[in-house]
Amino acid sequence: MKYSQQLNVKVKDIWEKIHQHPFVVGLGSGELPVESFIRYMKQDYVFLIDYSKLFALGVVKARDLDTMTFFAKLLHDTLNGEMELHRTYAAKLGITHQELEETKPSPINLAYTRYMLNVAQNGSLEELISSLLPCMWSYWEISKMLADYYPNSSKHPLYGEWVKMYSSNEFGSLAMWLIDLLDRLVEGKSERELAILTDHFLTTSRFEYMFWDMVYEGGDWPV
Ligand SMILES: Cc1ncc(C[n+]2csc(CCO)c2C)c(N)n1
Repeated sequence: MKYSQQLNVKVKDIWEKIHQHPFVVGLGSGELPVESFIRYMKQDYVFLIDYSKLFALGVVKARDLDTMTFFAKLLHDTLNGEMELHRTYAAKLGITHQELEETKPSPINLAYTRYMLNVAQNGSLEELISSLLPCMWSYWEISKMLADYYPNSSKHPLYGEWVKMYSSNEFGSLAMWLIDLLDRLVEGKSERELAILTDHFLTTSRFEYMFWDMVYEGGDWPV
């Protein structure tokens, strides 16, 4: 079994919980309260500012031009594609660019991005990929689940654009490229080395769940 398939088996329960989370279900059914969506947009925008830097570190750690080019494309697409979706939503929801950029990350948001940035700065290229992959792969799985269970979700007047963006083939192929790269990079690695990568993958999958929960419930600093 490929390493990525082993990861997929190990993470099943966590991702299943994400698919059942009321925020994700609400995006599909269209019944998500708009206050939760506004909180998500703001928190996710500052999340993406830090997440983009992981791609920049991917360029630094890459060992060949193809991988460098791929990470550079991801960096460009996130800053100009995915974050543009957030800027467009912000305009629709009456949030200024300044308010969006100056959002204070919640404790979960900060813990999640700091975990990945620490791995990216101090670990290997394989560690960087295994820690950032759940973010991309889990969104792709969510979009497939929404297409299956909520076929009208892409037509919703507010949440439809979100569903359309993440279910695009472009996003799917970016996730697949990374999965494939990780499978190539782990060839010949020892069980001990693989266990470290698996641990990063499971940790950031848990952070993905906690991020959904935080934007649904609030999850701000207690004091
Ligand atoms: C908390 C959180 N997790 C995952 C994503 C999704 N995502 C982030 S970067 C990227 C790929 C290239 O832009 C994708 C699919 C998000 N937006 N916010």
